[in-house]
Amino acid sequence: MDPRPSLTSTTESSGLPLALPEWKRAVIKVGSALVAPDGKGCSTQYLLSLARFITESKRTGKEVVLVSSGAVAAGMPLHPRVKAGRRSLIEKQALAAIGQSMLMAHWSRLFDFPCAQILLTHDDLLHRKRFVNAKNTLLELLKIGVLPIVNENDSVAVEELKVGDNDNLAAHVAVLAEADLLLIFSDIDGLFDADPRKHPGAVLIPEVHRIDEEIFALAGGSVSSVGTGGMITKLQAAAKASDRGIHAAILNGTRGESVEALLRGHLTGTLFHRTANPRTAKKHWISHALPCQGRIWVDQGAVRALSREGASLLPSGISRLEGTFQRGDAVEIHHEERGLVGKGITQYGAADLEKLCGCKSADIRGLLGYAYTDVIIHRNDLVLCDEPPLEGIATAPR
Ligand SMILES: Nc1ncnc2c1ncn2[C@@H]1O[C@H](COP(=O)(O)OP(=O)(O)O)[C@@H](O)[C@H]1O
Ligand SMILES: N[C@@H](CCC(=O)OP(=O)(O)O)C(=O)O
Repeated sequence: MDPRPSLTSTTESSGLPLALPEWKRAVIKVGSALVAPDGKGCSTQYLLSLARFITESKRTGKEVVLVSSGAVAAGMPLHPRVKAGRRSLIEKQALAAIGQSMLMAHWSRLFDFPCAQILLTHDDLLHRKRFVNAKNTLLELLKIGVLPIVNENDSVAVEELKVGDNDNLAAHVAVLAEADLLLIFSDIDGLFDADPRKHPGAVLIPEVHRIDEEIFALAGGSVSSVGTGGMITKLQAAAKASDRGIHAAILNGTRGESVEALLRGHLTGTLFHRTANPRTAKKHWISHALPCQGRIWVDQGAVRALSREGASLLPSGISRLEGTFQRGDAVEIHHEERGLVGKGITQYGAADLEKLCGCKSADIRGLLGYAYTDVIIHRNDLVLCDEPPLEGIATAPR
């Protein structure tokens, strides 16, 4: 068990801001209360300093994905009948449809680089094929310096298809984008030992090492007319992220000075330390959590390239396959004599791959009529059997 206490209260801390962990790629979540402090429309009041933080971070070579709430609030002034707090699901969906384009236009005005809209539902995160497509799009946008702005696709997602709140959505996006930091900006200074809006004496908790029941017991819901989930969903998001090797923090986006301080590496808010190394967390997920949907047999040259040169798996090294796997599924990699070599996430489904066995990457487009990537399994999506600490991947039942 982790010997550290799960939390450090301000009384135990020095009162100085914490050091923001080193990061290269962050998901920044901005709550509705920051977009629409008056409960409706889009305001620049708090977004200007957040936009400056994003711009400066990008200027110094960091990558940012923005998850922005506020579509429902943005649509409010344009819906003739709807009042805050008394909205049916259909009305909310209509508001989101009206507000989403306004939200995008609003953010875009604050940047001099292009922004791109990505709307996701729970289904997109659940189905491997769509997960991989969303991931590839995000990574491509980051590569070309565009700011992806993500929201839930509220106008098409009914309750059972929804993630439901953008805190959890942001954590999913952080995993999807392989971010190393998740910053959740709200209208509150961080996690307190009770909801400060109801308990004025509540104390801020600057650091959390383990998100356990004791921590969850501190969180209440949202009292705002536009927020969803309150502190509970923020803790769920932080727990998801820290489990996957991503540091998370809850900060007050209404305090320009706190946002500014981030650029100097100072964090005022609550920091949730990651509980796993990101590489190990991902490899663990591939080896143990993802069900294996098929097998790929590779030749000796491919085994050498994978294990000695740290290469990705190319189609030229594949001799045959088994199973009806889809793009984004996990498959085992076998060698006729050596047996199981590893496990990874395939960029091509079995139907495509049948046509690609033994071919050169340059021929993929000609053979299929399209090409997702040049590699079949990317190095980052691959775990080898003899790779510590994950020796001995369980093989799938035949
Ligand atoms: N223990 C707690 N510490 C801090 N805030 C809390 C706590 N419990 C509940 N809250 C509430 O959570 C709110 C933030 O959540 P929410 O209204 O959903 O914001 P957002 O729109 O940024 O997601 C705070 O304004 C606060 O009232
Ligand atoms: N997708 C919704 C926001 C849902 C949500 O989680 O809101 P919030 O608690 O303010 O982050 C919208 O754009 O209005």
